[in-house]
Amino acid sequence: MTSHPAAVGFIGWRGMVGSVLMDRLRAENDFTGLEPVFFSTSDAGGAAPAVEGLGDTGTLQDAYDLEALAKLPVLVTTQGGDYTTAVHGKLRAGGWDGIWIDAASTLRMSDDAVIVLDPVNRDVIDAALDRGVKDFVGGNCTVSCMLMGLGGLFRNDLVEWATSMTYQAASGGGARHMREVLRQFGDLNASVARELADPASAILEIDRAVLARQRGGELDTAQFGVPLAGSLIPWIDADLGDGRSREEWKAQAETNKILGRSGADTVPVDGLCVRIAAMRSHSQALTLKLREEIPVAEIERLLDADNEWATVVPNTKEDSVRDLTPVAASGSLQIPVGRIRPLSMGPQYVSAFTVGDQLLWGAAEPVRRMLKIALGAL
Ligand SMILES: NC(=O)C1=CN([C@@H]2O[C@H](COP(=O)(O)OP(=O)(O)OC[C@H]3O[C@@H](n4cnc5c(N)ncnc54)[C@H](OP(=O)(O)O)[C@@H]3O)[C@@H](O)[C@H]2O)C=CC1
Ligand SMILES: N[C@@H](CC(=O)OP(=O)(O)O)C(=O)O
Repeated sequence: MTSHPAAVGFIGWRGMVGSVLMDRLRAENDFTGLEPVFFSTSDAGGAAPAVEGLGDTGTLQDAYDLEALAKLPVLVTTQGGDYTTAVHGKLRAGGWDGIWIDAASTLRMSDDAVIVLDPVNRDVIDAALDRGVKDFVGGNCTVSCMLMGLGGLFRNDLVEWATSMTYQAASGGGARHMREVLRQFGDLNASVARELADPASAILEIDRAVLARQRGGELDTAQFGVPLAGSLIPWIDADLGDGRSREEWKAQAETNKILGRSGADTVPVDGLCVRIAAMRSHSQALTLKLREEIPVAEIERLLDADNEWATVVPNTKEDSVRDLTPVAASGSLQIPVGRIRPLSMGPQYVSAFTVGDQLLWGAAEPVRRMLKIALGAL
């Protein structure tokens, strides 16, 4: 493996996360100097995507063809956990020692893998590359967005513990989940369209009709299992059987792995993860116990200064409702963080609220940046 490989295999490039990754690679001119090889699990032999400036990108290769994959020094996959499970182990067992960069959770907690979020843990990534680590995995979307916003406190070892109560967007489930929630809104709206058009109609009648529709079993709930439009779902990912959801378990496990902390150095991070009917930005309300009392102005300075994307929103009603919402954050790499104030529990307790586009910093961007790091270009 050379330090500047040019040939890179892309698997999962046409999915939702993969499409965001492709957009970012194009926007940052990252294909320049690369020889991308595109794979597909469903359309081998089909046309590879066009990349401006690269000419013919050839045909799609079979994403399960281990020989074709093993010819490449770097593979980037946003295909999903099942694909990683099916292919990664066989490739390694066959002697492939290239760099594997992945968005799926499958390998995240493996001792042989590093969770990548370079504005937060570039030191961990560089040390791993130096000791020959080859598997680099993007973190859970909620964890990555939280650490991008609050890196100034976590990286300066100022957090004794944190609770994070999340408000996670439909996109975390995937493209079909986003469509489903919009169909549900449309269906509910249509079910009371006549009454809504009449300003004199009784709102409680409308409410009753909407609830009847939500409970009636006719809404499309194939993806989420229950109505999300006009409701919420207080459980995300698998039931671990101890009262926690897997999404909640990731908060502490991944945060500490990203920060390179373990054992007695572990920072407790826990809370409840909740799905709401936002489109693609995850939000979370945090309670932090700091190791010492820190004035709010200093907290804000630390957060703003930590990385170029964390953006402190002043704790006023006007600023919060305008700048600290999924609508404000979606499509942007900025991570607004606000509602920072001391809590009545004591001088070391503060609140914060942060929002992030979970398809950007939550999925595609750490993977894109890891590719550049692996190529020696960042
Ligand atoms: N969604 C999220 O918020 C996050 C997802 N991830 C990880 O990324 C993985 C991929 O997620 P996501 O991008 O949402 O998954 P998608 O379902 O959008 O895409 C995954 C694959 O499905 C295949 N596919 C089948 N039909 C279509 C279609 N109509 N349009 C596009 N692709 C299609 C494609 O493979 P092919 O071209 O080979 O047919 C594609 O690469 C997840 O499994 C997860 O591991 C990580 C962080 C966040
Ligand atoms: N579980 C996240 C999305 C996701 O893909 O997470 P992970 O990469 O940790 O599996 C959500 O539903 O919002």
